[in-house]
Amino acid sequence: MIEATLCFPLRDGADTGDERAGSRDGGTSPTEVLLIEKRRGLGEGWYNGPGGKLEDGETPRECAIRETREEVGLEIQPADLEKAGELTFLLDGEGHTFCHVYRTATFEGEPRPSPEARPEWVPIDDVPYDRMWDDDRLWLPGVLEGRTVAGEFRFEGGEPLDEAAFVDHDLEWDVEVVRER
Ligand SMILES: Nc1nc2c([nH]c(=O)n2[C@H]2C[C@H](O)[C@@H](COP(=O)(O)OP(=O)(O)OP(=O)(O)O)O2)c(=O)[nH]1
Repeated sequence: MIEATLCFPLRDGADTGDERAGSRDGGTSPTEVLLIEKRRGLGEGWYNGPGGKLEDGETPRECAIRETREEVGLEIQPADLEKAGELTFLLDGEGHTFCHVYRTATFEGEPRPSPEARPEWVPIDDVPYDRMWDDDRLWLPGVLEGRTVAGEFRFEGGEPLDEAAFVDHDLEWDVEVVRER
């Protein structure tokens, strides 16, 4: 099975460019998520979080940090990455991809585009699910609310996965995320 990661950087959109924003009451829960419009590979043309496949010898956490740096130029410290979920994608009854999902509200740098990705801050309550993988609307809202999830998503119709049909799923919320390394 392919092992992959996704990372969802979060911010309070009201803080953008406003030096005084720190003094506002409350405002601690993030309102925006950094998505990418994927420019090539699996899911090309769709929105997703930064992420990709693990390289040899890499932990999932290292992969999420590397992919976020490569795709959008943000720097994340390992301790600031919060494990949010584990998703298994099956294609025609066989395990295809196991995906570790992370989120973080702490990072350095400004998003910049790369050959793989065009980054865009998007309001958490206005995520473009109609331009994403079909299963994302089932689990991403909870992940953006701070919950943890374990999911299994079944696709049928052969490779590539992004052209197969999403047929059904199982989801469990507020789980202990198990495969952390
Ligand atoms: N949001 C979401 N992401 C998914 C789903 N299925 C799935 O593989 N992904 C993610 C996992 C990975 O982060 C990404 C695929 O890996 P990738 O970006 O490295 O794939 P690629 O074919 O472009 O790889 P490469 O040639 O650049 O190495 O897509 C899904 O249903 N929803």
